[in-house]
Amino acid sequence: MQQLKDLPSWTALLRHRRALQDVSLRELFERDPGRFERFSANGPGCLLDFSKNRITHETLDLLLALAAERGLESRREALFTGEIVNASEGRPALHTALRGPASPPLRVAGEDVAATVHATVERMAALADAVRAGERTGATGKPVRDVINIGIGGSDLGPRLALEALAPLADGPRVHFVANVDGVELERALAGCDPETTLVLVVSKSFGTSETMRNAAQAMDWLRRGVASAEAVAQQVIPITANLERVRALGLDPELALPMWDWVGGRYSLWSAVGLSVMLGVGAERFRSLLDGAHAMDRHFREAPLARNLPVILGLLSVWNATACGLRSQAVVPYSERLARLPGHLQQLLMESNGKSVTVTGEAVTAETVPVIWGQTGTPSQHAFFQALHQGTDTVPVDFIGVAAPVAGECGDAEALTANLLAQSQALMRGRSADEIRAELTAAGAADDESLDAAVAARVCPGNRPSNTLLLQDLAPERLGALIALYEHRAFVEGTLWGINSFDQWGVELGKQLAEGLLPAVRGEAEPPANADASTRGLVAAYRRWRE
Ligand SMILES: O=P(O)(O)OC[C@H]1O[C@H](O)[C@H](O)[C@@H](O)[C@@H]1O
Repeated sequence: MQQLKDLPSWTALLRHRRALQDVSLRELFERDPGRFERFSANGPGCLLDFSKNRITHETLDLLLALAAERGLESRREALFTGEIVNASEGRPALHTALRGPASPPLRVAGEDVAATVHATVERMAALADAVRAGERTGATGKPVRDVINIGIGGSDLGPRLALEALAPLADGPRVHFVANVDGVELERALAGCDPETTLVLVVSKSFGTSETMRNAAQAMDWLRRGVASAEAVAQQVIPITANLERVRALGLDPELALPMWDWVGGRYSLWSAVGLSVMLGVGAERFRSLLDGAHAMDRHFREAPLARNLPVILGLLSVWNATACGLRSQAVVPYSERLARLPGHLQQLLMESNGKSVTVTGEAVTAETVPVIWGQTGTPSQHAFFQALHQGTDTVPVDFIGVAAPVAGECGDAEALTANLLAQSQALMRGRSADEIRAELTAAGAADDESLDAAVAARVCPGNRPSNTLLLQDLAPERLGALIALYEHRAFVEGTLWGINSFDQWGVELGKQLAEGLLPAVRGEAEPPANADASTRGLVAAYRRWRE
């Protein structure tokens, strides 16, 4: 695989970046009154303003040339048509099929994936409808009032985000999420639930993730104590997995299991049976709307011209900022408390997908790949880390996410929220110069002496700091689906440019293996493994002393 940095358009892009170095965003806006029209584009139910990036039309042309050199359009077709885009695991990545139409068929290795997917959604809907109507009861005949979703990573973050975002529409049983193995979430969930009226979803593609299996065992014990028989327990536990053998081994009923498939990665799996908790919470119809929204974004990604294509633009700008301009961290700031889980979901989506150091063919990658993704909701983050965004020594590109129509039932001040969003992106772009501050301070009566210089210096905001603003029409399920799918495809675009495999996650395995090896020593049942280093041994010993 040719390295990104060896492509002819990369050299041209770097030359262009140097030429642009001394031009500020403020100047770019002053020069071009049509900048917003030029650098904004519409997607399904959303508008992306990317004009506050340090780019000109030439930047965009060069980035598009780079995408062409990387064969982005044919890679995109390969993604949608089920080719093996996950080379290290020899699999396609068909999350788009999870929200695609039932026909025409989509054949992968002899199987009609579209038909399989639709049959599963039907099964999910039948179960969700019956639970929500009180027809599918617990083992003792009482209707289900609570659902506990036990899963971690992709088996947790997407559904958790979706249900928080759609909470005003939730009219089914209460849904609790349990991911961590420290027991806090599980205890909190169990404290409010009655074993006779609780359905437990054990969500794990592998059905081997230790945190999930431990939490599931605890929850099953709790059910057993409450409803007495093992058969009853099995009736109240729905496994969602690609590994039915392990379901059987745990004494659970494979007939009740809903499938996952090896052609869907965990972080892309919200749209599969992994989303059952969402469907139970808001109903099958709204879950289908979520799928429809994601599908609308899929079509936009597949069909819109690249220069007006939201995932393409976001992906190219990310490569521009992170790799060409060396900005190694990016913030995501949604202006809606309902999207509080979005930064966490995007951390997994983008950092697990593109946190890679080798190309798809195994050479060390010479381009810097995924930057650190982090964030929190506005406005609270304005009173926390925004100081560093405005005046810190690092430039951090920000994705601002706004929602035009507040979700029904909310009583907040939507306009105040939006004014804050717009103000922050404007402040990052424009900054405040020494001359402007000096004029303000002297007009307010400050003496023009040495202390004024220090007062001015402390107040200068350099500006010229890039951001995107994504404005969603509202937070209806369709919009949420489109938003999440937008970032999924952005990950794909970035990964394609960097020349890496966005669909594996081998790096996660090492820690898992070491944890299993260390567990007996941490429990005080054995010495640390022979290959444990001095630091690890010292920490195990200190931990044991305090546990005794
Ligand atoms: O669904 P599971 O098999 O339990 O996996 C849960 C999560 O853990 C893994 O370690 C991966 O890093 C994630 O991509 C995955 O979503």
